[in-house]
Formats: sequence, structure tokens, C-alpha cells
Amino acid sequence: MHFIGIDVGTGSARAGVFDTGGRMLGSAKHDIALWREAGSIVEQSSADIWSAVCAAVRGAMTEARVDPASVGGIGVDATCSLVVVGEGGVPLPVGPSEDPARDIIVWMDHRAVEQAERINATGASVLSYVGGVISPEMETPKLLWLRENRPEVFNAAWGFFDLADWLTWRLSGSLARSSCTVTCKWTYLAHERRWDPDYFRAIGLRVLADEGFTRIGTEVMDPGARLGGLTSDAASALGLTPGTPVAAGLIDAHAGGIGTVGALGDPTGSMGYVFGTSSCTMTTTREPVFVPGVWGPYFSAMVPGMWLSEGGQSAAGAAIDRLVHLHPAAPALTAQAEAEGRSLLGLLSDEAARSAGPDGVAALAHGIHVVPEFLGNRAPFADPHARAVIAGLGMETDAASLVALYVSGLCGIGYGLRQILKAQASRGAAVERVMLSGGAGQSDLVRQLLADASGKPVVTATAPEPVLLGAAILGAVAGGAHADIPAAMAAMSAPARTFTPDAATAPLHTARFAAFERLQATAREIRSVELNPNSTT
Ligand SMILES: Nc1ncnc2c1ncn2[C@@H]1O[C@H](COP(=O)(O)OP(=O)(O)O)[C@@H](O)[C@H]1O
Ligand SMILES: O=C(CO)[C@H](O)[C@H](O)COP(=O)(O)O
Repeated sequence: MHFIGIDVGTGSARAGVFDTGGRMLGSAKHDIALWREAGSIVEQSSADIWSAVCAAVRGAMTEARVDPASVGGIGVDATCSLVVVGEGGVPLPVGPSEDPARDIIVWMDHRAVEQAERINATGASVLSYVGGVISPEMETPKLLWLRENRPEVFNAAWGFFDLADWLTWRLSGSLARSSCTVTCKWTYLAHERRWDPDYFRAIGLRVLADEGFTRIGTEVMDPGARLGGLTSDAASALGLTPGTPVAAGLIDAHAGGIGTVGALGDPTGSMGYVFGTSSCTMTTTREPVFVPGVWGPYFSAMVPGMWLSEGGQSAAGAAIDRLVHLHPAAPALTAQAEAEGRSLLGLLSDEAARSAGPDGVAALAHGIHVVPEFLGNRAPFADPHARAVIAGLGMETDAASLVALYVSGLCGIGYGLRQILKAQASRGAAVERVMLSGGAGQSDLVRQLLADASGKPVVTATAPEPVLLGAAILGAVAGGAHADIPAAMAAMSAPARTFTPDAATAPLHTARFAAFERLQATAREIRSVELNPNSTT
């Protein structure tokens, strides 16, 4: 039997065909469109994503050369973006472009910062299950924005979906939501199996409670639960067999967690770290752990029956990309990388590995320090207004100085991880290791640097695409090949290599981490002075 995993990231849709042991037999990837506009607006199209998914599944099946009749289950993960559709799934325009094709407010869209602030000011009790502070990246502030700014669209909407739930609806016709999506992004209380109507009434979304939550989900299933079978329409679009089991889905980061944290047995000692456009830290606990500024604790949001604490940064791979493009050597090195069939970041990673001397890679940073918070701090400060800080730049324009900037940015990502590990450990959620996945964590240089900067062993998976594997694990459980998610994780995932923190570079990282925290705190202080100029006199 075979299983298909579908992973919709920010930049592309991927699909992979796996066997019961978790071996990937074929995969394919298709880019997806993204519109950015002033006002922190970032939008996508569900129709475009659906075509990319269909093309990716067909491509993966062709490469795997397996019979569609042998596909025993399909699992899906996607970014936690908000899809807004009218009756029967007709796309509705979520933004000022009025383009109905643009029916998705992307997770990183920060248009609802003010709504999030107002929601936080209510002090509603559900907030203690999102780290104490709701983020503008979550869905209820975005729904409130829609209601206040585009009431005709809000009123006309037949359904509001997290992208993974929209995809499982498109595949199976089931309107059931995943306990992952609604718990992490919509304030569903999975530990009590209910919405809190008082919350919706208090924040200005009374209508959703009054209508019995029909537009945001009345049936909630654990990830991996069988939602139904592939509809004939979906089957013909994907080239698969109608009736193939479809599983309740996951947010993409959580699929990365499922694809990695069970590889060494008990998931509670291992933090899943998904390093893609954003970064996500996924920590599983048996009991709820309340860490201010770290999202959760969420029940049954990743491993069913367990609790999850989720941290990370809104811009991670995207922050490194932005950082290196600020440097004057970036255009020439991009052209060189393209001519060599590499990406600029791939070239910089190779160059850093080649140039590192006995003092280690971090020494290449040459006194440059970066707090890469271009899109705010998700955890542990839950501060969407935070911005990046770069200290120590000179007039250099050569390739070595660009490598130095790249390495400093990666160190900053690692120190952000260290800060989250520290905050969680202080509340009783310490972990022994970090299980890495995501497109930005593919090079050994990045892996070692993350271990050195965070101070924790970094473990990679044998799966070339652990996020896709996590999605396929859902399909395997829905298809009955494994009894439950822990059994499927044990059978389908395995550790590959461990990158142990290098003791020789530990003092340098300790010093750089102190500088990181100092710069971060200073930037926070400067912002507060700007906001209250009279407070210093
Ligand atoms: N060598 C590298 N060093 C740092 N970041 C990288 C490297 N290679 C890729 N990235 C970053 O990884 C991200 C893509 O990862 P991926 O998991 O494919 O993203 P997503 O799932 O969010 O679409 C991009 O933001 C890119 O800048
Ligand atoms: O918010 C998230 C998880 O809760 C993710 O960061 C978001 O879904 C985007 O993921 P990616 O960086 O892999 O595209």
C-alpha cells in the first residue's frame, strides 16, 4: 500500500508518495502565487493552490510509478492561512484589490495588528491557551478585520477555513475541521471539545457564536482521523481513485513535527524545529505547560492526546533572504549562483563551509550581530512590532563580507531558538534535542551552526522531506495501515545524523548570544521611547 502526503508551504505545493515504512518513492513541487501590498497585505488564491496541488500529486505519482489503486490514504498540511469562500466554495475577495481570485489572507499578513491588540485588551480567558497574547497571524483577528473592513465579504461568506481544512474539504467534501488548525489559530478549546461563545461575543464576532459556529466548524476531528473518501471530482483532478481515504490535516509546521519528533521514540524529549519561510518550534508535553509568549498549550494539536507548545519566528528563511539582499555584492553573487545552478543562499552556505577555519563558522561573522526580526518576534516576546537590528557593518563590498552577514543572520536565528528553549525550560518544558526539518535546514553548515548557537544537539531525519512525510503519516493512519499517529511515527520516521554543539565555539556563542539579547532589548527600549517621546525628559 502507498500513501500520499501533500504539503502547501508559503512558496510552493509539494506532494510525495510513500510506502508503509516511510520511504519516499516520488515527489513533485509546484510554485504558488503570492500578492503583497502596502499595509502588510499578503494574499493567495485557493484556485491557484488547488491547481498546484493537483499538478504536484500527478507529478509525484508519475515519478513513483505506482498504481492509483494502491494508494491507501492521503494526508494534507498547509500554512495557517485564512480561506474565505461563498456558497459552494466560490472565492471571495479578501482585500482592497477586489479580485475574487485573491480569497486567502496569508498567515504572514499583518493587516489585523490593531484588531489583535483590541482582542488582547479584553483579557479573555481563551488567551491563556495561546501563550497569553493573540497574534495578528491567527484567524480571529483576521476575521474581525474582515467584519470591520469588508462587511459585505464577511456577510456573504459561506465558510471560513484554515487552508489545510479547505483542502480536505476540496478533497473529500467533509466540512470537519482539524483539531490542529482550530485549536492553534481559532481559539477552539480542544481539551474541552468546544468553542467559547463568550470570547466571540466579547471581541465583536458575536454573529459567529449566534449562528452556532456553522461557518467556522461544528465538527472537529483529530489529525489523521478519516474524514471520508476522495470525491470523484477530486479523484479525476488528481489522477487517483474515488473513495481513497482522506485524513484530517495539519498546519505545515505541525506536519514537520509529526515527521520528526517520534523518530527517537517518546516525542516529549524532542523539539520539532521547522526552518522554512518562518521557523516553528514544536514541543510536546503530557501535561499543559503555560509559557508566556509561547503559543499554547494546545491539546491534540499535533500528537493527538498530548499538549503542544509552539514558538518560532515569523520570518526565518525569509529573514536570511532579506538580509543578504541588502548587501551590495548580492546581485553579482546571485548571478554567479544561478549560472552554477545554485541559489544565492546555497552558494553562501557552501562558501561559509569552505572558508571556516579552526575557530569555527561563527568566527566568520567578524563582529557583525543580527537580530533578524524583520517581521516581529513570535516567541518568547509575542511582539509583532519588533524589527530587525544589524550591528557592526563596515564599508566592505566583497563576497567575504556577504558571507559574514549570512553567518551572522543564521547565528541570530539560532539565538532566537536558544531564547525559546530557555523560556520553555524555565517553565518545566525542557527538551534534550532539536529535530530539524524545512527547506532552510538542508545544509550541514546550517545544521551545525544551529546546534552551536542554540546549545542543543540538532538531529536530522532520514526522510528527505520530513514535512511531506508528516502529511503522509496522516494518510497512513486514516487508511488503517498504522493504528495511530505514535505507531505510524515509529514505523515511518527515523533519525539520520546528530549535530552536537561544538564545545570549542561555545564561549563565542555565549558572548554573541549576550550581545543578541542586549541589542534586542535596546531596540525594544528605543521603540518605546519613540512611542512616548516625553517619557525621557
Ligand atoms: N542555505 C540556506 N540558508 C538559509 N536559508 C535558506 C537556505 N536555503 C533556503 N533557505 C530559505 O528557506 C526557505 C524555503 O524553505 P521551505 O521549507 O521550502 O519554505 P516554505 O515551506 O515556507 O515554502 C526560504 O525562505 C529560503 O530563503
Ligand atoms: O504559523 C505557522 C505555523 O503555526 C507557520 O509559520 C506558517 O504556517 C508558515 O509556514 P512556512 O514558513 O513553513 O511556510
